[in-house]
Amino acid sequence: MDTQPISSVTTNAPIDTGAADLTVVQEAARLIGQSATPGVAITGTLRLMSQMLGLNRGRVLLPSDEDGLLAIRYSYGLTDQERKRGLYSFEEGVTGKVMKTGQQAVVQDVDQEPGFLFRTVDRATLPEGIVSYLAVPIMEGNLTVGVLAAHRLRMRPRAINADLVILRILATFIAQIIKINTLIEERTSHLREENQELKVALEQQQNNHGILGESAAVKDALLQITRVADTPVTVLLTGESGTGKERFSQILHLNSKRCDQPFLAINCAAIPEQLLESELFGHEKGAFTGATATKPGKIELANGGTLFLDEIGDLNMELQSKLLRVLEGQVIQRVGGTRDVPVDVRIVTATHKNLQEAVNQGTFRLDLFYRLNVFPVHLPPLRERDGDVRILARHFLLSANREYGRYTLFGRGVLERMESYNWPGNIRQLENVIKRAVLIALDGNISVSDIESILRQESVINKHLEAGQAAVSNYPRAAEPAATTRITEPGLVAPVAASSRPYRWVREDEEEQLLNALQQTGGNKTRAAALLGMSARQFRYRLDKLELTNAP
Ligand SMILES: Nc1ncnc2c1ncn2[C@@H]1O[C@H](COP(=O)(O)OP(=O)(O)OP(=O)(O)O)[C@@H](O)[C@H]1O
Repeated sequence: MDTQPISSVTTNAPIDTGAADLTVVQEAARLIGQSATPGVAITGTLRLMSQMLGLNRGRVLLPSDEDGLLAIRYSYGLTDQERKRGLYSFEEGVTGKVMKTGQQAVVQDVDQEPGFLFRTVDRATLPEGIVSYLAVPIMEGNLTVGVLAAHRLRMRPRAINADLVILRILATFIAQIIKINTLIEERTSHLREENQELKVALEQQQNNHGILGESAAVKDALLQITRVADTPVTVLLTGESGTGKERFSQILHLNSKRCDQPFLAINCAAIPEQLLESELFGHEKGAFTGATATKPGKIELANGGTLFLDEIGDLNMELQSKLLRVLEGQVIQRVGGTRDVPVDVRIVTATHKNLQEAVNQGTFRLDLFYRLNVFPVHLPPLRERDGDVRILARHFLLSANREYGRYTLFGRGVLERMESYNWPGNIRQLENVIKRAVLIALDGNISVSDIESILRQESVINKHLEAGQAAVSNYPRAAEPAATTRITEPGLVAPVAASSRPYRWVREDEEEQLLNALQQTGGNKTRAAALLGMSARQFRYRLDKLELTNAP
């Protein structure tokens, strides 16, 4: 047996690269271009080899997924029995050696080759004359992924070298089909898996009032919320930023008798103290410069419904006593007014701070603390919700794809990487990371390195943020625009823009970040905002403050 490069194979006959070869190549190319399945294209090619070139009983052997043995996957002119018998370990027989070495094999006379096994086709089945066996590797780059082999009668006018040339060309075609098919199979199984997970998530979302998560911690919080939803009890939601406190307060509202009335949310930390009072309690005409008309506050606007007060720990002492009065007497007085206005509003509060500690430090009223802390519900951080990262990630990928008109998938290892991250910004951070990954992903595939690079940027931003917060007194407490309050029609809960928080003060050193984001998104402000985890409004507000409104 020869296992040598084609150039060193010796034959007597002159090389024949005639019309038949050309026809075979053209037809094989056409089959590959048109066939939807590799089976049709490859079997068609093997048939052409037999009918046009006399390369009979052609077969393509690939390692099987189950046992790794080289098995006949496609063939022409073999019986079912013969196909089944054609199993080789790497290195076994002529075919196994081609797989092992990546070198072609030319057996001039199968009867004279001691290593020829006759495993697939009995000698008795082969023609009586001298039969040769040719086998070439199917290569993907430097890797041998299979073997293409066939018998031929030795005494034919056509040169063995010519057959080898054509076999190698066809092996290249077959390698391409197999590669494309493997990619399609991978994608299809990925999609099937994703589809299944999304179905489960959808069912779960419907059962869980739109809250995604399978973890015991989330289910427990949900159970507590739904239990007290229809009672007048005061609920305090605690948990790190981005754990879903506002979302849970919406569920509380929707499961209460007040669900047909408005739900309003306000973030006490995002509004300057001097504005917060009138924001909450409203003002009378002429109460202060600019108060040209009487305006009801959020408490009045939420009448009959629910008011969600986020970051309640940031309320100053004066507003704390005013709030206590609302809770105890269900009356308010507008700024500049003297008249008590009766209100019927359920107040749900949330904090990421330890209120008990604030009480100990004398910054939070003990009586208000007791009034609010009647039914505390703790929302665990994402890193403590076993299995939820995967469910949430798939969900956010789907919505980001919809939002940006993309069709992006998670590549291998991405979900595992995200599961191992500790998500200091919790669900909001996860959502933002996925949005950014969808925007930067090449070939519709989010890779682990895409995620790594975003997480690296995140850690820089987190450090900046921490520095920014530590130095907060150095910056004017510029308020976010009134976007922080969401008013909805009675009975409806407005979708909370994922990026509507965290509330950050505008800092001069943000300029570069904003401009970078604009550059990355070709000037699209909505996408640039998403890249930085802000709402479009927050982004425009910052551009405005930093006088970058006309930035490209
Ligand atoms: N279990 C969940 N399933 C799906 N989406 C969720 C879930 N929990 C939170 N989210 C989404 O995550 C984002 C952050 O949630 P939310 O604003 O309720 O957090 P938060 O705890 O109030 O944050 P902060 O303390 O910073 O105000 C929102 O877009 C919300 O819709």
